[in-house]
Amino acid sequence: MPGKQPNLFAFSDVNALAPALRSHIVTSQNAGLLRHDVFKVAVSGGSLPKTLAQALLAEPRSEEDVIKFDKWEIFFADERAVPLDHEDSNYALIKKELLDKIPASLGQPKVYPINVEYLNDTQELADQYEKQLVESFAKGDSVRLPIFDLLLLGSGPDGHTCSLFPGHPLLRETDAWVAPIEDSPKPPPKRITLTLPVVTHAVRIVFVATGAGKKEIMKEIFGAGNGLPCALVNEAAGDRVSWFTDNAAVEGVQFPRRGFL
Ligand SMILES: O=C(O)[C@H](O)[C@@H](O)[C@H](O)[C@H](O)COP(=O)(O)O
Repeated sequence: MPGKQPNLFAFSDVNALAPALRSHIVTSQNAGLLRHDVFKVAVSGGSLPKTLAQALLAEPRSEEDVIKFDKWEIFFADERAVPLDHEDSNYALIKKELLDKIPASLGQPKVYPINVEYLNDTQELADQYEKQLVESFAKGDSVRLPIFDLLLLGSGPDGHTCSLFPGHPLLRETDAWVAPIEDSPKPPPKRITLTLPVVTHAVRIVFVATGAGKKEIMKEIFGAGNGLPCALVNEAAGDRVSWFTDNAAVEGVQFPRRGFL
């Protein structure tokens, strides 16, 4: 369906990608601030936090380009069931790569880590995280799904995103906002993740995928799709999805709608 296809922006390398990613995030931030005076984002782990830091910690080019971190609320698109200072923790990763490097003058985001009291019970860990989302997004009203202003995601070489893995029954979850997974094929096995309906309900969704290691799966995601989690997001969210890649990751990929920045 033309016009409903995801956008794909390909760059020579991460250095060229970062400023464009920043512009996209700033546009989303400014729209979020206009809408509700806050910017609600969810982030993944992997290589994303490092790229985000490169994009967001650069000097603003204009007043509209300022990152208003004090208005940001950062949630985790997925998180591993480990302590917050563990080497596998996505919180620890974003803290080290980005949060600790934000100059005091820019203010600090409000960050929503998992509650480590529940590490031994992943269902409870997910339920408690969902409770935090309900408090933040629903504010006493009944809402079917939270609407993030922006999701910042990666794609695994198997086509997974968040902790939604190919062929996993979790892809069929329709009720929960946050779900546990105990058998993640990528270690560590115990995690929590936003569910597919929450991901596809966001105002905007960004994937950052770089390196030749993503080439084959990108062909599949933008080709047959094959029910891969990233393809399901593309299909459900259409042009609300934007892919930021380097050329190596999209070599040979046939994409319907290529954006130019
Ligand atoms: O917890 C995780 O496993 C990550 O959040 C995961 O979803 C990541 O985003 C992808 O695996 C892409 O990773 P890279 O960016 O490192 O390729």
